[in-house]
Amino acid sequence: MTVTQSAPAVRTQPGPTDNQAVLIVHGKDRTGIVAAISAVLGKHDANIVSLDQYSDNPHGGAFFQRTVFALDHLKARLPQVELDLQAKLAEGFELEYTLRDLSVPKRVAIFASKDDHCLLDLLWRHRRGELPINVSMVISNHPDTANEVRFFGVPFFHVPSAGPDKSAAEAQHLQLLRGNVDFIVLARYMQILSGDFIGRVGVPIINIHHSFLPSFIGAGPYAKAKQRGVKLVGATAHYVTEDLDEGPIIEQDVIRVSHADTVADLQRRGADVERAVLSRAVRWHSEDRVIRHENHTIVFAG
Ligand SMILES: Nc1nc2c(c(=O)[nH]1)N[C@@H](CN(C=O)c1ccc(C(=O)N[C@@H](CCC(=O)O)C(=O)O)cc1)CN2
Repeated sequence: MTVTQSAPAVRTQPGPTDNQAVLIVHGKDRTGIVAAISAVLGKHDANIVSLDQYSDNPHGGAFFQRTVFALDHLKARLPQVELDLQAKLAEGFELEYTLRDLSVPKRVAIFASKDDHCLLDLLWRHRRGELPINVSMVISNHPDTANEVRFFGVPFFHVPSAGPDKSAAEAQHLQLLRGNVDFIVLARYMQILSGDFIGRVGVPIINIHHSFLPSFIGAGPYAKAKQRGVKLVGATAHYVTEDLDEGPIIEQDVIRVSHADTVADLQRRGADVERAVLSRAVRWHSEDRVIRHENHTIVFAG
């Protein structure tokens, strides 16, 4: 049972998701789950506005459901909805859930390095209202984008890479984060995170890898692609695990290239794909559309 509550957003006008909540349920499949969830919501006169459900085996396996519902006076009534949901799920179900007020955006910290196209794209889309997030800070091991980031009104922190000994730099990151974020985005951040950091930070980390994984894991994928003579290059957004570029994939895309493209051409053309793939992954994660299961994801894309 987890209830994720982000920092309250400052809002002046009712938004499209005011008085709406998202309920994610997943676990051991059996008959009666959809009915049980619907019964709890119906008891509270909550109106289901969207419902996505998937079972990975018709004969019994894993169950996944995303439900968005509208409920007047949501903030005051959500705690009782949750208590009734807990009681219902205790009746012979083996399920986990998260329940979140959609009017409270998730807080995100963005890590960046020298290549800033993904970082600036996220900040630009956020300013246009395309991403339901609250950007708490940007941390970069390069100082170059400080002015641009501050132009977007986002705190910027420069934490230089400390070479082979990453522990000091990672300790600085943890100090800056201080548990004030709901997830982290690596926007072409070019430092390998230690398993200790990943464990201690305790929130999901999304990375954009500049290749169509599992091809070309690690550094320099465009040079590797050119060397291999590929006809497609791509990008992959995935959750970060200790195993480099091996985490559960959230979103991918590709673009056609030719023999005449130089590595610089591949980097330039691939950057468009990176930006699109990362922004979709960040939006879907922010809207609780992605459920991690073993080493893959169920994505109820919207
Ligand atoms: N634990 C993880 N850390 C990171 C992941 C991950 O999946 N698990 N993804 C990378 C991003 N990345 C490719 O997308 C990547 C970044 C950095 C390197 C690398 O070899 N870095 C060197 C230093 C390079 C430099 O200083 O320019 C290193 O860290 O020793 C490979 C792949 C982000 N982190």
